[in-house]
Amino acid sequence: MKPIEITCEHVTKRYRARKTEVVALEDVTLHVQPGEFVSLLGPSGCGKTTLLRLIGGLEAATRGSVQIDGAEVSDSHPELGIVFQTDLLMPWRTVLDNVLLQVDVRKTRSPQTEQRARELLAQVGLDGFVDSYPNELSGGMKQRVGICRALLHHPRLLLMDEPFAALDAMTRDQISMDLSELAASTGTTIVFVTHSIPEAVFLSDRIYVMSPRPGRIAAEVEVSMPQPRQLHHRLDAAFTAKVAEVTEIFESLGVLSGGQRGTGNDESE
Ligand SMILES: Nc1ncnc2c1ncn2[C@@H]1O[C@H](COP(=O)(O)OP(=O)(O)OP(=O)(O)O)[C@@H](O)[C@H]1O
Repeated sequence: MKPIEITCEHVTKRYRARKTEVVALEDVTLHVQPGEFVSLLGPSGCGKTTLLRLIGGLEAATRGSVQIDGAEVSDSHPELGIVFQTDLLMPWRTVLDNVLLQVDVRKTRSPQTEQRARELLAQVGLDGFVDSYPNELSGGMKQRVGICRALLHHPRLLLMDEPFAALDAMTRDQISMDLSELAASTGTTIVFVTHSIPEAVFLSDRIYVMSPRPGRIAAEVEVSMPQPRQLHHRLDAAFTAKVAEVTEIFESLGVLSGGQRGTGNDESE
């Protein structure tokens, strides 16, 4: 199945909250190629989640155009997978049954869908946990289950909103590698929201750097290291140079200053 292509042209989003108006996004133009892994990177409140929601058809732009495969987005796309910051697993369902949640809702469970769920779980190292319940899993394992659930239907587009924010650094490293492998093997278009410079550089083919509110695209940075990425890539000069390049962009925007230069390995960035 062909991955999805995304085009946003001159997108502005305003919210009206208690008589005041918040301009969350202003004149955002971007393009995501089919099968690309693109990160939206920026400080808190710059409109990353808003942009993701517009692309997913969960909200409408105030002005401008959001297109998927050349057609204006008007509703939530059926071939869309979404992964949020916190896993939304059902505690009373096993790992396998959580991955198969949508299938059960649609009453379309079959040996094929079960097989697909088991294969995805095996790909992220959870083959020994298919019959476990969420309370028996670590945070990272739960997040992996959420990713498998989002990928079950071979989505042509995967939207991820800071999916690893609640995880410890080591789990985050491992799950980032898992995601990089899954992305390379499925070829799905992925739009990934993060405020971590090293995470964006590690995972992405391209990064859209966003400025503080109102959110605008401040820069577009290509990351041409081969996919899938392995942890040792973080020791490469190319990785460190890219982290420095993006850090400098944030410094020039006044987002980072004095002594906060990215090392490429600091999760607090
Ligand atoms: N439903 C809403 N009503 C009013 N204002 C909103 C709404 N949703 C978002 N905003 C405002 O729009 C701006 C952008 O919010 P958004 O959540 O997109 O930022 P973000 O970059 O994802 O932030 P974070 O990294 O903290 O999650 C913020 O100022 C926020 O307060």
